[in-house]
Amino acid sequence: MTNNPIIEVKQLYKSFGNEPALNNLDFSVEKGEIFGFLGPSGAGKTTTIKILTGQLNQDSGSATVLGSNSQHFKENIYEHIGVVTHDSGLYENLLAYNNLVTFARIFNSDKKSIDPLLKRVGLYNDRNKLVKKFSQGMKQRLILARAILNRPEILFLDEPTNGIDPGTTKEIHKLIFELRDSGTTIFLTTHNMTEATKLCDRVALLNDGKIAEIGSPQDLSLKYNKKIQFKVLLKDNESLKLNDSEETRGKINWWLENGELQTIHSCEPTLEDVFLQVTGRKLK
Ligand SMILES: Nc1ncnc2c1ncn2[C@@H]1O[C@H](COP(=O)(O)OP(=O)(O)OP(=O)(O)O)[C@@H](O)[C@H]1O
Repeated sequence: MTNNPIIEVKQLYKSFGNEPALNNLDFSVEKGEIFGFLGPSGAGKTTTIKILTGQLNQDSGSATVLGSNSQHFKENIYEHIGVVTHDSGLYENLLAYNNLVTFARIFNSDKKSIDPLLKRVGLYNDRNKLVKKFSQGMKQRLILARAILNRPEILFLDEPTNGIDPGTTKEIHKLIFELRDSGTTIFLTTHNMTEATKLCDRVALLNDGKIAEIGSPQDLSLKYNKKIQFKVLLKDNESLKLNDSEETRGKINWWLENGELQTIHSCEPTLEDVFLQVTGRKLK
């Protein structure tokens, strides 16, 4: 990965009353990566997104996005970033298509891009329906379509699939990969470790407003793989979980030589396990 930060955060601190919500965060996001902020409820994920998108000011420290200080964004920054948060509203009494027309006008985007975009998020056949008749998943896809209408360089997604059915989640994941592949940098928050493992090039594990670890899901999993174990399925369908030892390796060799082995996997810790090891708490 090149050293080309598109987001740079230094000693970012924010408190509400006496409680720090963000306690001196330091991290950077490289151009073109999917970067995940992973943490339980109340960890500070939304607060971070709000500061990075100029919706909230920090108490101290700095956040630089596309070379601009987040406390002094010029209006045109929003031509380059897309934001999807819990309170991203839609015009409920407008048709889906007209919702996007309204935003295309604000962003000075070409109306011609609306239909292909509606097809891309699977809403083309519903474009002439009122948004108030949409399901939660359809609304989420329309909000996503709106956020990418102006082809942003960075897309901020706050819990993009929270409360969304598995089918829509899969479509949203596909779209996120397509956007990354076409050069968009994605900053997303989630408390879903399966989602983070699947989507993110790197994750920051956030706990009580502090970053406990940063790295690729694979590197973190290997770093915290303290107790090496193997999961073995034998030909007679016996399933075993074995700690790594000379005895285990001897058994595995014997099963291999005698055609007794059906499958064998090493058991690296999941991000959820890593989170528990690093912070002493579960993600949910
Ligand atoms: N406007 C506010 N006023 C007071 N406290 C706030 C405010 N916004 C956030 N907080 C507090 O700051 C901390 C971080 O909140 P934040 O919403 O950033 O967490 P989160 O990780 O996004 O949680 P969730 O996954 O539930 O959305 C929490 O303790 C929350 O109660």
